[in-house]
Order: sequence, then structure tokens, then C-alpha cells
Amino acid sequence: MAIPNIRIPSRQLFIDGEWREPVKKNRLPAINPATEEIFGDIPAATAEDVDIAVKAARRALGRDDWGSTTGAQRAKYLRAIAAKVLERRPELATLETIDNGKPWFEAASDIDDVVACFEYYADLAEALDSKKKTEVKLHLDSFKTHVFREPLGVVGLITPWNYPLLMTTWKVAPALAAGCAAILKPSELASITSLELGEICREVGLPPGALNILTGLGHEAGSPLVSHPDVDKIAFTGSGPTGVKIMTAAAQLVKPVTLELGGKSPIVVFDDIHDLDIAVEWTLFGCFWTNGQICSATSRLILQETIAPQFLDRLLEWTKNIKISDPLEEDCKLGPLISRGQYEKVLKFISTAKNEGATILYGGDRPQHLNKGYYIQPTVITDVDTSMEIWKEEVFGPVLCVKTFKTEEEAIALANDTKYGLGAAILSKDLERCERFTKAFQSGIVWINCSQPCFWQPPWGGKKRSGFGRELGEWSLENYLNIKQVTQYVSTDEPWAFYKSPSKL
Ligand SMILES: NC(=O)c1ccc[n+]([C@@H]2O[C@H](COP(=O)([O-])OP(=O)(O)OC[C@H]3O[C@@H](n4cnc5c(N)ncnc54)[C@H](O)[C@@H]3O)[C@@H](O)[C@H]2O)c1
Ligand SMILES: NCCCC=O
Ligand code: NA
Repeated sequence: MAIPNIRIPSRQLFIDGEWREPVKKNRLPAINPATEEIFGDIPAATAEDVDIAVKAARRALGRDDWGSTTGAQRAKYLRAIAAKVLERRPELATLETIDNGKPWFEAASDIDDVVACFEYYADLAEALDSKKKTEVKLHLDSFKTHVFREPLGVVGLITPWNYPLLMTTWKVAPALAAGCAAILKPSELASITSLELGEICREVGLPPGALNILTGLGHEAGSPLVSHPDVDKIAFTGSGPTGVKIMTAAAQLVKPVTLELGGKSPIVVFDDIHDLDIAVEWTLFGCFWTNGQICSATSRLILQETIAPQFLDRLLEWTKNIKISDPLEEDCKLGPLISRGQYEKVLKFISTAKNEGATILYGGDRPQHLNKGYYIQPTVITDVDTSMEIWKEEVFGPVLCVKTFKTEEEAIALANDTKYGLGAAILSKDLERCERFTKAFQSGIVWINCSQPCFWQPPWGGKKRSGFGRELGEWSLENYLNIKQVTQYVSTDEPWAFYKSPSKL
């Protein structure tokens, strides 16, 4: 359970294995979205701090205690980090809830995923040792070719606020497993637990410079990290517009990026579902979990006409039953949005939907029993037209819009009617139909008879405007490896004989 009256740590930047005050000594407030109160603060890094961190990372790569480690040695650090995170689970979950606003039991579940992720990448780090150098068979005996998988170098990791420590872990764990030296820039809206990861790394003795953590504003700390000439790669998770800025800046240096961006994912529900309540609950979870702030939220419900009235009636009964409260309260199932900015943005989406002719079937406003905090009711919007903003744009709040369909062809067209391509879900008893939809969905993730379950072993990512690259699983390790080909001429007593040899001297 949540820790009452928890002590809020006050940290500096984590650079070269120690806590350092930002060069400009600036700090930013840490706000609790459930109370709108400042509960602490975080250091605000600027370009000067970025440069110091990049130099520390580069030094780490040049030292034996990190740059020459085996995967097995790095695995020890990752497992030690996992153990420390587990030890601090109640505290980290409570800090996450206070900083982000997600219900405590969701934050605790995130922390469990963090532990599992570090342990998983420890295993992959170990396995890397036997894959570091592999021979490639050639058609010529006079050459031998090997492929080396080596750390990519100094990597910049930029993360969002909706799963603060988990999104940090999705990047830090594979980057360290691969042997890179990382500079993490978490979101200024929820950095507290990422800074605690720095303390955990210090306690387990992670070599200085292997992981550096720079909190601060995107344009002050994130942007200089992207543009730094001695950073070899950027792994970014965040909004589309920021992704475009990052890709543009990285392009100037031909710097590789992976972009995990936004989404407007569909959930297609047929009238042959196994069970109405089960289908309704997945539909709710697919959009209202994490206070509705899920990149892969199935926020477009595409409902077969024949079941629509019955389904919507039941959906409203379930929606009205959601406990909206302080996220530290037991059984809270919907907490506040991350910030006043996000709160106002979501309310604007709802009012625009109304003005464009949609119907707010349920919700659409602040819950009457909560006059503080960035709370918005779980909202269901019908009479939606595909030309409307609410159909096209990512809301990133607990807002589900609904359209109906008659035929499969119509459902597929509606599902793919989005510039995004992250997730897609289909609820139907007919598994052949589910297979047809799996093929037809233009996305990187498909859920069948569920929505949102996310595991660390399979790949995560999208296509179209949801970005590119894959995180999690073995796919994420590839993001942080340089593939080097080494070809050796082994017939050293035979001339290459491409040119006519001049007479011997
Ligand atoms: N695809 C995924 O796996 C995934 C996961 C979580 C969130 N998201 C997306 O993230 C968005 C919400 O997160 P957010 O509000 O934190 O996104 P955001 O783009 O506002 O910020 C993300 C991160 O980028 C930093 N940043 C901002 N401007 C920058 C710049 N010019 N240069 C470098 N860094 C900069 C921010 O400080 C933050 O750390 C949503 O669109 C959501 O869909 C995607
Ligand atoms: N379940 C993790 C989803 C990440 C996107 O917000
Ligand atoms: Na916060």
C-alpha cells in the first residue's frame, strides 16, 4: 500500500556517478496533479550540463570498468538494480503516484514491470557474450568474415511522463545491457522516480558515467542532447510534434533515432463477442487505464450496429462505476491528468467535439466530488463523424469516441482511418475474422479479445505517424548495438593480382 507522509527526496543531476548541481543552479517545481500543489522540485539541466554528462559518458566507454565489460558483468549490475527497485517498491510506487497521478496499484504494477525489465535485459546481456562475434560463411576461401555486435556508443534517452520509471527503464535497461553509456532526460512533468534510479545505480556501484540523468525542460536539456555532436543515437518516446523536432535536429548530424510516438488506436467490436461484460471491460481498460494517458489507448470504439445500443448501455453502467478519487486511495481506478495543461487540452478536445456536432453521451467535465486536481470524468462521445478532430487527433485523456459499422470492410476502413499506426484491437468469437483483421490493421501492435496488455518480451512500436523502431524484447537491444563487419584476407602468401605487378626491384 501507499506510504503515508512519504519523505520526498531532493536530488541534483546524476552525472559521472555522483549528484551535481546544474551549472545554472536552476530548479523546476514538482507538482502533485491530484492536489495541484508543489511537493518538491527537480534540477533543471541546460546545455552546459549536457556537455559535462556527454564527456562523462564518453570517459566511461573508454574505461575498462564499463567500456570493456562483458555482458555477464553488466548483467550483475542490472540484476542489482532490479533487486534495489524491488526493495523500494512501495516507496517508488508512492512517489510515482504523487508525481504522475496514476492510481497507486497501477504505479506498483509499473514498478513490478521495471524489475522484470531489468532482469530480462540482464539475461539478454549475458546471452550477448556468445553473439558478440559470429562468422559469416563466404563463397571464397581466401577471406574470412566475422560480424561484431558492439555497443553503439553514447546514447541519449528522452522519455515521457505517462509511465515515468517504466518508460525510463524501457530505454535504460537495454542500453546498459548493450554496453552503451547513457544520458537520460525524463519528462519535467514527472522526473522524481527516474532520479531515484540514479540513486539506485549509485548504490549498486554502476561505474561512473555509464548512466547519467539530466532532468529539465525539453528545449533546455532535451534539445542540446539531441544536437550534441558526441551523442551517437537518440531514443525518444513522446508526442509526434516533438518527435519531428528531434528527427529534424538529429538529421543535421545523420544521427540515428528511434521514435515511439502517439496513437489513435481502434477497438473493433463485433456482435458475436463471447461475453458482453468482458468486452465492455476491455473497452474501458483500453481507453481509461492510466487515467486515459496511454500512447496505445484504443480510444476509437468501432462498434457493430447490431450490438451498439446494448453495448453502449452496458458501457455506461460500467463507466459510472469507475472509482474516481485521490490516486493514493485504495481501489482508485481513475486519477487526475498529469498537469493543468493536459487537463485544459482534454477539455478543449471535448468542447470542440460538441461544437462539431458530436454527442457527449457520458462525462465530459470535472467530477463534481473533486474540486481540486486535474480530474476529468471518463467520457464517451457518440455521433462522431470521421472529419471531426475527436476522431482524428490523439486526446491523451479518458475520452472514448464511438462509431458504428455494418460490414467487415467498413470496420477495417474505419479502423485504419488514422494517421497513426500504433495499436489496434478486435473483439470477436470468430478467430478467422480476427486473423483477417490482424492482417488488415495498419499498426505495430494487435490485440485480439483484449486491449493494452503489454509484456517486456515481444516488440513494442508502431508505424505511420506513431513512429518507427521497436522497444522491448530482443528488438530493443538492437537499438543500442553497432553491427561491425570484419573481413580478413587469409591467403597472405598469394598476391591479390588485381594490378599488373611492376618488375621486381
Ligand atoms: N509510443 C509509445 O510507446 C509512447 C509511450 C508513452 C507516451 N507516448 C506519447 O508521448 C506523448 C505524451 O508524452 P509527453 O507529453 O511527455 O510528450 P512530449 O513530446 O511533450 O515530451 C516527451 C519528452 O521530450 C522532451 N522534449 C520536449 N521537447 C523537446 C525537444 N525539442 N527536444 C528534445 N526533447 C524534448 C520532454 O521534456 C519529455 O522528456 C503522447 O503523444 C504519447 O502518445 C508514446
Ligand atoms: N503499457 C505501456 C504503454 C506505453 C505507452 O503509453
Ligand atoms: Na508531477
